[in-house]
Amino acid sequence: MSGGRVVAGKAVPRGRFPHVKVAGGFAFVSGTSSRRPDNTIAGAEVDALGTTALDIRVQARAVLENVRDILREVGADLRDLVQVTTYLVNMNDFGGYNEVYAEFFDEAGPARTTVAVHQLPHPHLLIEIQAVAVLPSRTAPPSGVELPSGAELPSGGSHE
Ligand SMILES: O=C(O)C/C=C/C(=O)C(=O)O
Repeated sequence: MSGGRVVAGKAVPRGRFPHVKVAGGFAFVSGTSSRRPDNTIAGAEVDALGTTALDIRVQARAVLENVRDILREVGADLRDLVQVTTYLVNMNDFGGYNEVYAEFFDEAGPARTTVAVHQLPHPHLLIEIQAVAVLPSRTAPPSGVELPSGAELPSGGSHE
């Protein structure tokens, strides 16, 4: 597994870049939002009058689930994350975001940085996350078993 991957079934990147890039034993996940494959945004509801309701908790949960799905495509999972950078458009959302984050991680989780930015690439987005994971090491074959040349072992570890 190497190089960049655009993951089927996830919101198509709105530029010439992959969802995830594998290099040097790491998976680098591009900035990910709560955008769905149909380009609607989880945690953004617009009513008939055009009134917009944005929900940081719904968005944060959907972003982390999207990051998880992208990692699974390269044989990793949220538990393999070592670094997370979160971009919020409003630090008043820090509490709601932090609450949802704690559903996924504790102090044994990835190093994290959270910053506020002026804008994200859609006016309804409140949060975007970019992350780095270490790819799980491949399991060694049982002693005495030789693999045919070029054969690859599956990634080790079970996945949620
Ligand atoms: O794809 C999205 O919905 C949000 C993220 C976009 C980027 O980080 C980008 O276009 O570079």
